[in-house]
Parts: sequence; C-alpha cells; structure tokens
Amino acid sequence: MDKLKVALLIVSDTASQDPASDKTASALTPILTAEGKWEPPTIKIVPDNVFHIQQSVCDWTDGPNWYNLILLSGGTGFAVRDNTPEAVSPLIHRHAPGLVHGMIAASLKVTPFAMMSRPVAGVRDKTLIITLPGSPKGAMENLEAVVKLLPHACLQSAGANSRNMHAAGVKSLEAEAGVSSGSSGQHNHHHHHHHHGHVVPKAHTAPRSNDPSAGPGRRYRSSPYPMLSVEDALREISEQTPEPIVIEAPVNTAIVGSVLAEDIYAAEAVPAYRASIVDGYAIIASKGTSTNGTFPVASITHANVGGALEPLQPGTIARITTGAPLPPNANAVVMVEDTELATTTPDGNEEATVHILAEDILPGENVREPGSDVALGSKILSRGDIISPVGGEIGMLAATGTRTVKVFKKPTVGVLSTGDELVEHDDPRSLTGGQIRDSNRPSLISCLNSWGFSTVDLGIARDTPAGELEHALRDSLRGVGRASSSVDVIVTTGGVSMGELDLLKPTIERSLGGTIHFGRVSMKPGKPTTFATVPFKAAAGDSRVTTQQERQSKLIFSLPGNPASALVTLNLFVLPSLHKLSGLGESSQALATKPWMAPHLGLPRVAVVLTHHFPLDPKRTEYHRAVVTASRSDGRLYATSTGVGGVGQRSSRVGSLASANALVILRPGRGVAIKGAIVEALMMGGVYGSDTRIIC
Ligand SMILES: Nc1nc2c(c(=O)[nH]1)N[C@H]1C(S)=C(S)[C@@H](COP(=O)(O)OP(=O)(O)OC[C@H]3O[C@@H](n4cnc5c(N)ncnc54)[C@H](O)[C@@H]3O)O[C@H]1N2
Ligand code: MOO
Ligand SMILES: [Mg+2]
Repeated sequence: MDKLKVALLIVSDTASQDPASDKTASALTPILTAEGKWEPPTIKIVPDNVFHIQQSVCDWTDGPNWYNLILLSGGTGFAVRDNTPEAVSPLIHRHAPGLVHGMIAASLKVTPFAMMSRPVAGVRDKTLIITLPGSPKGAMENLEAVVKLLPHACLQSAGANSRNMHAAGVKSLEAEAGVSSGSSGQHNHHHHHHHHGHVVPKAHTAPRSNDPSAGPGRRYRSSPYPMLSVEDALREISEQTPEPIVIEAPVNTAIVGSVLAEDIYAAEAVPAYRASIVDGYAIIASKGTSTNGTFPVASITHANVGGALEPLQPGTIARITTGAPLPPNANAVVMVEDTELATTTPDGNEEATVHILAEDILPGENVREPGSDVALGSKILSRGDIISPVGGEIGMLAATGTRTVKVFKKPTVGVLSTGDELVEHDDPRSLTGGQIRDSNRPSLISCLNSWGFSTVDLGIARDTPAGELEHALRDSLRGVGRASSSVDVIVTTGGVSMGELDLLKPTIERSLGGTIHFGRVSMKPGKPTTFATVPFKAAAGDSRVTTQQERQSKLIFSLPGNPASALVTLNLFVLPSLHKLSGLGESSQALATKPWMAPHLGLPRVAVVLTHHFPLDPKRTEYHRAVVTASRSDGRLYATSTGVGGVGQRSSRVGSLASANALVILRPGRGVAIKGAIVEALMMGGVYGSDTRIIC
C-alpha cells in the first residue's frame, strides 16, 4: 500500500516569528513514523490568523495535491488569539465528533484542563482534518489517542463513492411496479384520518404510479427518485453527454467560441516577403562599414507594389514605407528621422540625394524576414484550442490564408416553459387569477446566448390539455414546428416536483421512452432538477437516422419552475454538458503545451472571502447568489450576498440573481459560514474591482 500523506500546521504567533521555538512538530512526527503508514509530514507554521489557517488547509485539501490528513496544532484554547476551531469549522464538510470525544476523554485522564480544549475534527472533500492542542505534551496525548484509527478513517474518507447512482432508473421501475424501493418506501408509515370525503383504506398500499391519469389513491406521496449529490449528478451528466461532432466551417466570426478539432499548420508564411518595419530608406548594409554618407535615391517602394522590383545597386538607396518589400540586394532600413534631404530633382518634385546620419545600421535592422512572424507549414493552432472572442486565433487563421477549419459543432438548445399559469412576458393584458409572466424563457435564453450557444424558443407548453407537453417535446426533438432545425439539448422549466400537474417526468418516461438519470439533487435551490436522455428514434418517431448527429440520443434538462432555481441549475448542470458537446473536454493536446490553460467544463471555480456571515442550510448544499468583487488593495476576491435572511435567497426570487456574478458554494451545516471564511464560488460573470472590506 502506498503511504498516506500528512501535513502538520503549527498555529502560533511565536513560532511563526521564530520557527526554532516550535517543539510540537518534532514531538508529533515520531508518533506518526512509528505507525509506518505515513509519509514524512509536510510541516508549515502560520500565525494565529484565520486567513492564514484557512488558506493553508485549503491548499492541502482542494487542489490535485491533496493530503490524506491535516493535523493542526495550537490555537484551540480560550485565549483571545485562539481561533483555530473557528477557522477550521467552516471548512469541514462532515464533522467527526467521535474523534473529538476520544481526544478529550484521553486527555481528561491526565488533566482536568482538557475541558478547556476546543478541538474540531472532520472531513473536507477527501481529507481528514484534526486540531490538536498547542503544547507538545497535549498534542502528543491527543494524537496518540486517535492515531491507530487514522489510516482507516483517511482511506474511507478518500474512498470511491459507494452510492449506486444508477439506482435511479431501477428505482423508478420498481416504483412503477409497486415495489417498495428503499429510501422511498416511507409512505407505508403514513396514517390517514379522513373526516371528509371518501375513506381510502388501501391508499398506503396501492401501487404508486407516475401515470398522470392514475387517481389520487395511486399518486406518489414521496418522490421515487433518489436524491443525488451535486457531484454525482454532474458525473451522470458527463457520462450521458455524447462525444462532440466534428464539422468543417469557413473561417469567419461565426466560429468564435468554437473548439478546434484539428491542428492547424500555416498555409502561407507571414510575411511572405522581406518587409520593412519602418518608413525610411532601404540600404545595403555590411557589418563593420559605416552607413553614414550621401546617397542617390534610386527608387520608391510603397506597401502595395505589384510585380518585380529592380535590384538595388551598391552605393544607392531606395525610399520605402512600413510593410513594403525591400528591393533585391537591400538588407536593412534607415528610419527617415535619421536622414536629411541633400538635393532634389531638377523639377524640385522628388528627392535626388539624401544624407544618412546614422553610422551603425547593421544588416537585418528594421527588416522582417519572410516567415519570421509565422513560418510556412508551422503549427499555428492545436486541436482543443478555443477560437476566442479576443481575436488572436481568427487573426492567425486569416493572416495565413486558412479558409476552412475543422471545429466541434456547437450544440443548439431549445428552451421550453411549461405551465397553465404562464403568460408571455410582453402580453399587454393585465394578469388575472393565478397567472404569472413567463420570466424563465427570456432569462434562460439570454444566459445561453451570452455563453455563445444558439437557442430555439420553444414557447410555452400547457399542462392541459393532456398531450400538449409531449407534442411540444417531440416536435422540438424532430425539428418541426417552432424548432425549424432539430435541437441537440432541450431545457424545460417547471413541472418537475410533486404536484399532479408536474408532468415532465411521466411524459419523458412514459410517452417518449426516455431514461431519467436523476430526478432530485441535494441542493438549494434546484432540488427537483431532472436530467433525462431520449433515444433519437423514439424522439423523432421515425427511422430516418442518417448522420452521426441524428444517431445520438438527445438530452433533456428539466429544471425547476422557480426562477432562481431554473437559472442556478442552468448554470450548474447545463453549461458543463454544453461545454462537453462543444469539444471543450477534448483539449488534451492544447493542455500538453499550455498547462496553465486547463480548460474546464462549466463555470470557473475560485476561492472567495465572505464579507459577512452567510446562513447555512442544515441538509442541502446551497448555491448562494452573491456579488464577487476584486479588492484593489489585497488582491483577494470578496463575496457579498444579494440578500440574506427573509426572502433574500428564496428560489422564487429571480431578484436574487439580479446583479449577482457568482454562486457561493455553502456546504450543509448548522449556523453560519462566518464572515472572513474562505469558501468556493462559481463565477457566472465578470469581476469588478473595488475596495471591499469585511463588513463589521
Ligand atoms: N410537496 C413538494 N412540493 C414541492 C417540492 C417538494 O419536494 N415537495 N419541491 C419544491 C421545490 S424545492 C421547487 S424548486 C419547486 C419546483 O417546482 P416545479 O418544477 O414543479 O415547477 P412548477 O410547479 O411548475 O412551478 C413552480 C413555481 O415556479 C413558477 N414558474 C414556473 N415556470 C415559470 C416561468 N417560466 N417563469 C416564471 N415563473 C415560473 C410557477 O408559477 C410556480 O410559482 O417545487 C416545490 N414544491
Ligand atoms: O430546490 Mo427549490 O429550487 O429550493 O425551491
Ligand atoms: Mg410543481
């Protein structure tokens, strides 16, 4: 077995100033070494400062070089500067109170002062984190109390997820057949006392069904879809998203945002001839010979000359403009500023002779040799490179006369709103009853377009009459009706939760023969997010299957109807899939040459400092809408909520996304993520600079 990696963080103002004063690291190391299961520890010393502690821990947990175990020593007492538990707690995803208990129990046998220690232990991602007291003796006692358990605990923390994600499909089948399916079988325990209407004695045991026409006795009363973690949901999406399709496209602005599917070699050299870099006089220079003197001006060359040029005779010079070809024999150019007019032609219209004042012009000076910008046949771009909107890649292709390139086809996305209550947002009539304006379609379409994807507006599908939703989906998969060309991905909003008119899941499964890969995710907002694939044939309702594109199954993302839920889940789940379809996952070659440019699928992830307390959800990971600004003074990114408390982050409140440029990821927990904590955030938009300070 490979040895486990352990890092030791000494938290001490004193030791951070004088590392020699630390005695704890050398006391703890032998305890680990004796076990024979640990690599020699990585040791670091930081002052009693929340930022420093959190930054060090995150460096050891979050990157590719994560450690199995982080031990912190110091700062766990009651002194004012003792804030190690406060720094570590918000970083922990899963607490391990048993380890805390074990350590305190062991120390209590030695001293009642053990009650004054405030240790914290738990797991962040795959890393076990434990705080120890600062004194060498206390730290040793605590570590010895738990050290035997640590290798096992670390291996379990790092181990592959044992939950069976593919259970979703099986469970929905079981549920349809009326078989109780593990976590979703709790409806058997309900007690119903019907004082009004019909008594339904068999309601608890009747087979449940997602058939919308089944009566109330057979409706689900708890979701048959297992609740996936966000990570498992993303993995499932990645597995189900087809490989990208290669197309040949003309070089023009339409390919901006596309990923190259081939290496590109220069079809032409740049420049194609020996060109001047300045306005001045082409000369024949030779090393060691002064260029100073008076010379007859033999010819004039402008940038747009056609045909062959007269060779330059020794002892003469040629007037030349920037970018123009040098006449044969000329090998350098003198800037016009370094010359003086000597004589003109008899008619006074042109220069006859010119003084060159400069003495030391060397061969090659102010000259671009043929192919010196881009050599003929050299590789100019690689498979996996993105044609950016900055213009550099298009510029390279244009400069070298590249007329077409192989790129991955960007997917087209159809956007459908569902619900009887929806009214077009620009309908001039005033709302009646329970009507609401369709805000999801415009907001989702603008978001998709801003990412560079073409969209098809599929309109609104009513829940009633029955069948309208199915027709809307089928037509858009076939490319008829509103979707003039077939779409690769369909995004719907609404109708995925537990209501009797929440028809998306039954329609996809029962009418379109699709597979629901997940129907619930442990996140806030966005819990009922649903992801399905529909085989193309079934979707099209016919057998015209010709191209690779048509053979692929289509993806359906059925997002919750609540406006904030819809936008958050679009950003979180749909974007990575669209990125994979666009070929962004294919950037292996580009990666080999540009490791700093690791292309990522989905939104970029950064670390941010919270400017105030953020409340935590006890169960679900929250994607808290926030404004992230870059501080001009300390170079950090700071996150401020678009609204905490009350209705601030309610999933119906699309306003929680207005002005937001980031989703702060808050793992489930009790209480708050404290002001000043460093947490991860997903960037949805650009960052503006400011002098943000922690709000006191
Ligand atoms: N018994 C339960 N009820 C609900 C649960 C649950 O687990 N058990 N989950 C809740 C959560 S969380 C969410 S999120 C919503 C998801 O609702 P649906 O996806 O089924 O969406 P609808 O019921 O169709 O609508 C919900 C809400 O959103 C409004 N809406 C819908 N479409 C649009 C649109 N295009 N533009 C603006 N607003 C829209 C709709 O009018 C509703 O107000 O379910 C909870 N319920
Ligand atoms: O999961 Mo829902 O999107 O919170 O309201
Ligand atoms: Mg609903």
